[in-house]
Amino acid sequence: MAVYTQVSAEALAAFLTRFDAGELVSAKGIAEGVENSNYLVDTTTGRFILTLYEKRVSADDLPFFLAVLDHLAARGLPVPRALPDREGRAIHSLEGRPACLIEFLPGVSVTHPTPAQAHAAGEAMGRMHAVLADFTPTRPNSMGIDTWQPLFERCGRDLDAISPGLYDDVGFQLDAVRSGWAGDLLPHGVIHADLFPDNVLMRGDSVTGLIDFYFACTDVRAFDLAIMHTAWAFDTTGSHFEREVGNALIRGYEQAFGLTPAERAELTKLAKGACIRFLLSRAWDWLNTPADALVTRKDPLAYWRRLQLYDRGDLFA
Ligand SMILES: Nc1ncnc2c1ncn2[C@@H]1O[C@H](COP(=O)(O)OP(=O)(O)OP(=O)(O)O)[C@@H](O)[C@H]1O
Ligand SMILES: N[C@@H](CCO)C(=O)O
Repeated sequence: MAVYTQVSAEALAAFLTRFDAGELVSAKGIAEGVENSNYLVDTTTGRFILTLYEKRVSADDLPFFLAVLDHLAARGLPVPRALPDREGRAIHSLEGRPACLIEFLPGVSVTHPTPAQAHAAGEAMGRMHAVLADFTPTRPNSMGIDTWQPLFERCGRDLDAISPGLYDDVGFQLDAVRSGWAGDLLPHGVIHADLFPDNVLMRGDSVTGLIDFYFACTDVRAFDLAIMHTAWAFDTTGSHFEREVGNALIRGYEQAFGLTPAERAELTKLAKGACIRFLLSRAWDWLNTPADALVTRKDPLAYWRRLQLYDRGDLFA
């Protein structure tokens, strides 16, 4: 359960008095997620998400993330905005953490996406990229390719405690991905960078919400789609590839935004990079999450298995 920071009922009730958002009725910690602390908050006037930003989100980056959300929401994308308080401030401090009160969006995130759901989600990413084309602020990718080697070294030989031989195996793949990276030659833009099924809310086959923009950054646009492919087109253990789901996702994206031949040609390498990125962040968390943290760690090896599948065959055919 991702609640790193406990918020007392008294502190939350006092926090809500800054907003025109009614009075506190109930609040409970949200089980999903690994990055931030999230609470579902019901008030006398509605339902909200309270997010307290933890380890990987810097308070300095919050204005960028909130600007991305405002830009998308103003153009009709189903993303949650942060509520301004009566003085117009959306970024606050609560229990010593940066905090925002966020609009609640309906829908549920799917665990086993169907091709139709993947198509709709790919389409939503395509619309998002189209709408972000004229968004001018930029932010470097704090989990981008230049960070993978240092993170790999910080994990070091402890990787072998996760699985014997993992350090050498990942090191080999990391060298190959870095030397073959054609990122500079591909179109860049603002990307979500973490659009996993748990960050897409759906009702049936329709997308009702895109959430969790706290890795949004400027990077290779097709890398966003490759990340999505790694997250949507496999079972959760990463052992089984769902080709129809993967193809539907790409088709949805192409219909909404399009892929250049150069982007298409690089998708496998981009996906292998995405596997390294999530393998390493999960491995770091696996090795460093305090025993008393209320969070379910995610399995790094599920991304090692995906990487091997991308290595062995063309999963974009
Ligand atoms: N605006 C929202 N409307 C409805 N539900 C939301 C909203 N924001 C978050 N949630 C719920 O809270 C859960 C956790 O949120 P979120 O994915 O942002 O957390 P996180 O810790 O940043 O997760 P991740 O591990 O994906 O980085 C979501 O899966 C969703 O169920
Ligand atoms: N979506 C990521 C968590 C955020 O970095 C994962 O599943 O590893």
